[in-house]
Amino acid sequence: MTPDDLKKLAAARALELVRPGMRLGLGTGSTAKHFVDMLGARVADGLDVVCVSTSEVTEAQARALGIPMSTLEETPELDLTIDGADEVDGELRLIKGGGAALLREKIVASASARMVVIADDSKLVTQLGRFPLPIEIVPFGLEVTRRAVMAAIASVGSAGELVLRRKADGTVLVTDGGHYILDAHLGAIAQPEALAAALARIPGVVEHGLFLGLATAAILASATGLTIVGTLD
Ligand SMILES: O=C[C@H](O)[C@H](O)[C@H](O)COP(=O)(O)O
Repeated sequence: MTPDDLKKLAAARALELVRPGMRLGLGTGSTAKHFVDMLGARVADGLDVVCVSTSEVTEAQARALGIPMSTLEETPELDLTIDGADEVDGELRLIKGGGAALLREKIVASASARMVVIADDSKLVTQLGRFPLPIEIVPFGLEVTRRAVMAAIASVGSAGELVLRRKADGTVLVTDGGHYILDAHLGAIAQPEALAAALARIPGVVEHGLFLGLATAAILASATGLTIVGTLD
């Protein structure tokens, strides 16, 4: 089974959670893309749902599939969000933002009664931080913010390099919200809650990729089957 097959398995299990009339949050990334494809097929067969997307890419995909789309202004309370993750630990703490969508993903997740993560089981970790932590910042005052982020990281006993995210062509990546991303290569995050709190105090930080207390379950696919962390219903 390829990693892509595993992503599809997790997405298919998540699709079973969808009921007619639900208000759904649609995640971003290669795993969420499979879920949106599968949802599109169900909508084509007559399933009635309304969805809010977490990125321009997902919005375009969903619209092309004919999925009824809404906004958080029209639909500020969602029943269920299905999204991928870069890392998941046993307490359902996540790192997200590898696809630069962390800000909208966190807003949509916070508006959802349930957030279910779908991933292949390589994303399950005992300690967060091997995946570089994305930190979304405003472009103004970049150097001031960079130094403050370094100090915040040191204040919780972590250390590592901060890298301004660039696109393949070398230009600085700009998020859907018009911001930059600093990727913090920490190796391990011993105190996710303390780091999240320290980052949130920095004026130039818009959001960070630590999702704490948001996911209600994770569906993790491996060649031997599905592992469920948390509660699906
Ligand atoms: O910003 C992107 C998101 O947080 C993605 O959900 C995350 O990077 C996982 O993506 P993938 O399913 O492609 O591994």
